[in-house]
Amino acid sequence: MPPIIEISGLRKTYRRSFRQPHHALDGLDLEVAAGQVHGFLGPNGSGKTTTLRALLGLIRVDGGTMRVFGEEVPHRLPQVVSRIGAVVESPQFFKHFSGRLTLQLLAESAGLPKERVEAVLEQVGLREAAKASVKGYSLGMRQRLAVAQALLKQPQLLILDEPANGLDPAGIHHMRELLQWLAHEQGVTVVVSSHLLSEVQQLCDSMTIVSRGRRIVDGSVADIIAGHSGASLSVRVPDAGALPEAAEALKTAKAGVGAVVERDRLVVTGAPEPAWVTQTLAESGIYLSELVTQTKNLESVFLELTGTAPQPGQTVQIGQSVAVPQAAAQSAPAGAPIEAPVNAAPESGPEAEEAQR
Ligand SMILES: Nc1ncnc2c1ncn2[C@@H]1O[C@H](COP(=O)(O)OP(=O)(O)OP(=O)(O)O)[C@@H](O)[C@H]1O
Repeated sequence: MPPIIEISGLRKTYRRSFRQPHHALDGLDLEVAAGQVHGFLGPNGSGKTTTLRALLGLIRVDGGTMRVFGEEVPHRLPQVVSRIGAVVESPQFFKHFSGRLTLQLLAESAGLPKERVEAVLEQVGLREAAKASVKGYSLGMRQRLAVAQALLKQPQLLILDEPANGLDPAGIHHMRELLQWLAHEQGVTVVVSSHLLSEVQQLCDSMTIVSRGRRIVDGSVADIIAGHSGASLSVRVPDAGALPEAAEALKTAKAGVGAVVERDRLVVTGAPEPAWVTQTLAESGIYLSELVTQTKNLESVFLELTGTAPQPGQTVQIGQSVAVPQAAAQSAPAGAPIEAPVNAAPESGPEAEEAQR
């Protein structure tokens, strides 16, 4: 089955008065397979919203191709728009209307049956609050209402920019269950951009990580994390004074093994397996008191891949990445571009205006 979303080489440059043009999308590629929850991740200013807005025909791009359901967009958007539900802008509502009335009016104008309103109110958990006017809604309730609007027409593709925005932990849990149910039970393809990495790890089947307007890596969430785990080992010995000797023993025993003393422990990378460490140290007369495999989570993989991990004495600016470690570049899937801009200048600003062409 062809991908539901196919984006190739997407470019968008914002031209700003008295400033350098800003390449928000610099040849971005994105593919989303059917019936999955796909996470779209990247540091602030990396081009996620710009991509989603371009896909929905809200802004024009300077180059590249986009297809949704096999149709080229924005040119063929009218042919597919009825199959797409999206929340990418801050949702605006008539604040004196109730949640139910808001949805009823929308359903009526789209020729949808009244029952859909009650169904989506139930799905997003707003049934109890449906009578209240929107002006009394919290940020999380407005977010639920926006998702309800997007679900009204029973879309086959649901695109949500930061769906967890404003939701409390119970709301996040509920939204996760809803999105997974839509994808896995109803066959809806769900794309979510998010900053909540632990949430993406729990919610998504696959993901694309972008940085500075380009794709860095994509694939299943499990594969991406596993592919970058590079299992480091934390080793402790009864006498911390023996750690330098232990580090030396490991490094000389095998090329490519790294061993760094960190206070009262040794961090070992590149070892073939934990048993090799135990055996090599024992052969040098050093016996372990602790050996722990340190697995990575999505957050550490994200920080590594986007080059946004905190560096001592340095603050990473919006839109700025630092050098991506060589190890990260090597472990990315073939074909995935790794960009490693060193000391790149900050390149974004909230005051920037879009060039209308
Ligand atoms: N209308 C605009 N005019 C000029 N520059 C813009 C405009 N919209 C976005 N940009 C710039 O384009 C870059 C990408 O912005 P975008 O909103 O797509 O990033 P994002 O990945 O969604 O960020 P965030 O995670 O903070 O929402 C940023 O540097 C931003 O400042």
